[in-house]
Amino acid sequence: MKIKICGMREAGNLWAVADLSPDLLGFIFYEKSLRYMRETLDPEQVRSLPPSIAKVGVFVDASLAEVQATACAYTLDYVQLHGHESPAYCQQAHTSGLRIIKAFAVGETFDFASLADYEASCDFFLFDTKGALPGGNGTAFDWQILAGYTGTTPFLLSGGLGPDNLNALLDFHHPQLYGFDFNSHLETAPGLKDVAATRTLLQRLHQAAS
Ligand SMILES: O=C(O)c1ccccc1N[C@@H]1O[C@H](COP(=O)(O)O)[C@@H](O)[C@H]1O
Repeated sequence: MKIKICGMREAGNLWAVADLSPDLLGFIFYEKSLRYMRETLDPEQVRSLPPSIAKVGVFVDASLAEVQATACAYTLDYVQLHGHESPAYCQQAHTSGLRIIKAFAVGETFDFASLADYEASCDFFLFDTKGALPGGNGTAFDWQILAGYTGTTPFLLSGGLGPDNLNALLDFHHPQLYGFDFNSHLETAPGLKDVAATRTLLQRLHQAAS
């Protein structure tokens, strides 16, 4: 099971979390987010992460030109598109060489058939909780809804994941589950991860997988 820690914002905190060897680290390039990091981390700091950790840039309805320029400057391995990006937008991004994680806000009435048009262009889907904000709402959704997902694109489970629901998380299974995405529930403040809690969580996930 892959583990993504998202919303890194401060250099010291970034190195401390990177030392724990998560599979993916996420950076929020959405200006309205409290985790927006362009002013606190420069491209060189992000570029110098070990190659074993995939760097993910999170965007919300940004222009393709902005996503491309940012992916290049920060050498992002994936772009996480967390807004209302269309299948055509994802196709264009894919054709330009970007690797895509397309996020979807899941509520009770989510239409899984709408994902078919994204399958060809996206490397992964990410299922997040539908909420007031585009992401980082800190609330979990009913994961049983995902029984309705019968597509072939692997997905990251997201939305309010953390130490409090870790046991339930370890009991969740789906043939396309690729990994878990942790964000606000590992923080001492927006954009600042609790390193001890993150270490414990990673240890428990690794133990469960062994
Ligand atoms: O974290 C943010 O501020 C954010 C802003 C805009 C888009 C996405 C954002 N974060 C993503 O939201 C999910 C769920 O986070 P949480 O666990 O509910 O706090 C996660 O995938 C983050 O990448």
